[in-house]
Amino acid sequence: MAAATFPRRYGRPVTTEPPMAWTEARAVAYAAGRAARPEPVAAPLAEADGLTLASPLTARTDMPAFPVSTVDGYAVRGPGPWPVVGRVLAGSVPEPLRPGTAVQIATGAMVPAATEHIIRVEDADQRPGGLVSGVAPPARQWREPGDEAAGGDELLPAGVPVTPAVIGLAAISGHDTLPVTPAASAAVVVFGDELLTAGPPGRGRIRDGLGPQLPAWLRRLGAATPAGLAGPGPVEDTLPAQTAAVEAALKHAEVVCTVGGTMHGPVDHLRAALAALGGRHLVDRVAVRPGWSMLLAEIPVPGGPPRFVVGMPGNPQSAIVTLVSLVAPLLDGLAGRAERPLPTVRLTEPARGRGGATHLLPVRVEHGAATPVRHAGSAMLRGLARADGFAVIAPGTDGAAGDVLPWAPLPLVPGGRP
Ligand SMILES: Nc1nc2c(c(=O)[nH]1)N[C@H]1C(S)=C(S)[C@@H](COP(=O)(O)OP(=O)(O)OC[C@H]3O[C@@H](n4cnc5c(N)ncnc54)[C@H](O)[C@@H]3O)O[C@H]1N2
Ligand code: MOO
Repeated sequence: MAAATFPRRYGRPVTTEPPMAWTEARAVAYAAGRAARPEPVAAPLAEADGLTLASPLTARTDMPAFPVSTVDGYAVRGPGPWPVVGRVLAGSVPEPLRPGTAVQIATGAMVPAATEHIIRVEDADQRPGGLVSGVAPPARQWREPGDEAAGGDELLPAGVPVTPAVIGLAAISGHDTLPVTPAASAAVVVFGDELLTAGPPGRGRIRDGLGPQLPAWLRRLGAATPAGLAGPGPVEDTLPAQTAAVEAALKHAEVVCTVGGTMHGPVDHLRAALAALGGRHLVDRVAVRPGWSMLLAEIPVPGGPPRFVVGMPGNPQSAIVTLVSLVAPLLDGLAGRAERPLPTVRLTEPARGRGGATHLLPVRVEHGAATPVRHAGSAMLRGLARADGFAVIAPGTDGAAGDVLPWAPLPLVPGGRP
């Protein structure tokens, strides 16, 4: 579609409604992702880290599946002292214990049927070739089947992120694969003729600060960013070029994050590009500062769930506000993760609100205390590079020292739970 079809109106919002409230925009993004969630797959345990359980994890057997000694010692039956008639090592199936006898037993070995006590080796007295005597502690020295779970018990609900410990639990409860929602793949498309990809800025040109950072944030939020999806670098500021770039990215990625062009400057073509691709706006401007011109559109896919374009404003900090406002809940929904209430922090110093808009204030958080960072203008990244996330100052309010506020954490730990 030619650029001339949209003279001077390229970036106009598609709605005359006021911008959506920030909390509502987050909820809309989550619900949209949830509705488009892909079918679960069975992932080998080694490949499940970071994905989300698509159905509850249940125990395949009692846990433990058989009585297991928790100590090295002697299993005994009847009154002592006892002749030691054998040895049970981990991994074997012992005969039932005969009355008046003992067997040596190792930690992790299956306890013989009819065992009454296990005497720890350090509490036992065994003469070479002779009888063993000793006193067992009052508490049972072995784990009974079902101590941890009965066969069929739910160990974890659906929607839980798979961590290394979850992988271990799946293994010890008898699973070879985990039912997971596959990671959404995400791509970044950066617009802007002013953007350089190497060297120092100057002479009207600036460095692209988002192309290099967004894929890493997206991976920390659980998306896959396959090599090759990043594109060739900034896309030139024409409608045909931007439409083609978004269309190409949508072929491979369920979520395409565009950067720039969300406003109505002379070369802001994003909304026209989305119109050309049949996009439907779910969020078109949000009452949040910075970042209010952000948007979320779904692009229909015949015979399948829709794909998504998240329009991030070009100012770098506004783009990251969009990441925590729209992309994080969208990816949570697509992964089938539970909708997460925001944690809270205590503000250490006053901070101005932004009138009728929610203010996302970049803060450094230490021991639950949030201190606003300096150099936090929406075109800056210096403050954000030291921030842990954004304190949320509600519309119509200012933040006072001591206020307990929700905050939107940045997913700082590589591969960690955001
Ligand atoms: N008349 C008005 N103009 C602007 C307003 C407004 O309310 N009225 N709002 C300003 C705000 S706030 C933002 S945010 C931007 C959003 O504009 P766009 O999303 O259309 O973004 P661009 O115009 O393309 O770029 C804005 C700014 O960011 C720089 N930029 C863009 N991409 C990158 C990148 N990848 N890395 C680093 N910096 C980037 C770009 O050079 C511009 O300086 O609109 C304002 N204008
Ligand atoms: O809204 Mo702009 O996105 O404040 O920097």
